[in-house]
Amino acid sequence: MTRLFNDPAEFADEVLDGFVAAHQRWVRRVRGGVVRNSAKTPGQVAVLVGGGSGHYPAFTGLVGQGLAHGSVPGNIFASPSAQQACSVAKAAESGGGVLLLFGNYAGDVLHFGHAAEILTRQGIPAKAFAVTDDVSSANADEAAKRRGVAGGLTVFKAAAAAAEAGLSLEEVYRVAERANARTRSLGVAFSGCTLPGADAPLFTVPEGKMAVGMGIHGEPGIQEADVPSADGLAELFVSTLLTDLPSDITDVRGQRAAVILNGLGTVKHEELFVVYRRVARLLAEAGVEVVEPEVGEFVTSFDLAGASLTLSWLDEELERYWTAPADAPAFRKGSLTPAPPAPEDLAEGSVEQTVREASEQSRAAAGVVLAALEAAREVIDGNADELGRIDAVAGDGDHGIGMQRGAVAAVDAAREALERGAGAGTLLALAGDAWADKAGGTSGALWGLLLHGIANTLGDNEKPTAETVSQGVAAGLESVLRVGGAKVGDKTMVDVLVPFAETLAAGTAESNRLAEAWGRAAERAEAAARATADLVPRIGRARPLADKSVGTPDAGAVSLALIAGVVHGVLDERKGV
Ligand SMILES: Nc1ncnc2c1ncn2[C@@H]1O[C@H](COP(=O)(O)OP(=O)(O)O)[C@@H](O)[C@H]1O
Ligand SMILES: O=C(COP(=O)(O)O)[C@@H](O)CO
Repeated sequence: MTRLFNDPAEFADEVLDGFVAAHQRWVRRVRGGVVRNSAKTPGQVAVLVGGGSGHYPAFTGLVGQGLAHGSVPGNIFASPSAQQACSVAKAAESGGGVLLLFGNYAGDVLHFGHAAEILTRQGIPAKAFAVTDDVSSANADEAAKRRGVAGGLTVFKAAAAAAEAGLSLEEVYRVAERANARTRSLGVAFSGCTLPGADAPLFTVPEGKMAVGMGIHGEPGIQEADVPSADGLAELFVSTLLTDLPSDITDVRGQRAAVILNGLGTVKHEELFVVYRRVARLLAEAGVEVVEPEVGEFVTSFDLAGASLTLSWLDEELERYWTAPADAPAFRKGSLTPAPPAPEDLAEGSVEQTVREASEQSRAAAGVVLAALEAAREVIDGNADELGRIDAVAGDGDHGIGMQRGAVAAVDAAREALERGAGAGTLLALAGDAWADKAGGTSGALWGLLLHGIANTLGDNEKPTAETVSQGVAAGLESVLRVGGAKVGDKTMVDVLVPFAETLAAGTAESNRLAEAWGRAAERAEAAARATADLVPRIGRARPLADKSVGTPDAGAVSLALIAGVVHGVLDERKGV
């Protein structure tokens, strides 16, 4: 149970406020996250780490000399946005480019990947890399599909030390890749975690049982077993990790490894030490030389009772980086000369949004678009709890909160744009940016793309017609398919967006009456959303919980259909505009 909170929706921001207040020697707050509070080294690659909040000390606790240059935290269990990552990157970078490091989760991959593209386009070379150390989340022959858990620390540490040593962006990326290729983790859970404000755990583990391989958001494990003794757990951890080796290691005897025994929430240090006692003996018996092991909390999940073991196989270069000094709030090693404090002002990403000149007709249409966004916000508000409940069946339960944050931000941005004389295209583009920025997560990125697709097609000159709106939806759909990679039948919002776009296109081809065509498309969307209940998820976080999810519709599909429905109401009312 997470007992101490104020407004659950503000929890992640308030965590950051308190964290920064307590750690000013190391970090300072910038828009979107935190950066080191020490002077920069010109030309050094800036290594940024990030992901959802709720996993302290990942990720903000790892910012400091010898470790990350900055961190980009999202909402609880939801990736941060590309805008956040760009802003933190601009504050942290010092001319050597930026490497963005995060765990392999859909929202993180979308947002950090997009951020790297934006930064590079803006003249700051940037690369994104997803850590994939969790052996239980996919087989070795599909290692790229594995999730990132506590092994992220050894990857972040190696890359950051390489940056500190003055290596180029390409070389730091290579080091991150190599560290990741040689890092493996296995986790277990004895009980689930309860998010701030929730009255029930996000997931449960039967009493007396242990979920082997369960992920840090309750992603299912590979099997359920009786809770073992401390020695029994050590034996399970070590035997599993010694049989899942990097391709260039055939015999572990004589190999050197960094070892992390991680507590996921409520397992205490004392219990961890008892487990580690046996881990150390087993590794010694196997002939593995352990290098500077860590036992403690490095990636957590609120009150999740569980632990994980990470082995990161070292070569000469990786060992040098693993043992290099570091000084971050939650990770200190060796001693280093403190860098002078940072100057008062740090460049951050500009928040200035340009409003292009627009025709009168487009400005009038912008008013309708704002009304549609307001209706979307209202319907999401009214259904946020239910969307969260649906998402928790097979996902991480944050869909309602994410959509709420996105829709509120979109309406605020749209209102401001309208006051500044924006046309329909610009208003929708700014709303899309705000949505993606404040919602984060997978759906935040996809809704940003969808609104941008429509915005680009509408532009700021012509009066939107049934045909251009339909073409805009098709363009948005195309972006969602290209970037998200989902297909019809995968049990995502795509299962609604495709029939919606098809019906809209057919209706607008028949006549130029947008409200009528939209109405038919919205009805089809509603039916398609309901039909996702029968589907087995084939992509994203819900995939591993396939069976559990059958009988419940997809949360992203339902929210899209709800919005399509209320937008029809607005279009019907404002037919003449
Ligand atoms: N690759 C994808 N393409 C399209 N939609 C997706 C994809 N992955 C997930 N989704 C949609 O996103 C919804 C979850 O959104 P959100 O709660 O923001 O995700 P998360 O917390 O997993 O980042 C899902 O219900 C699904 O409709
Ligand atoms: O939860 C995380 C992000 O989840 P997404 O599904 O990518 O939004 C991850 O950053 C770890 O918390």
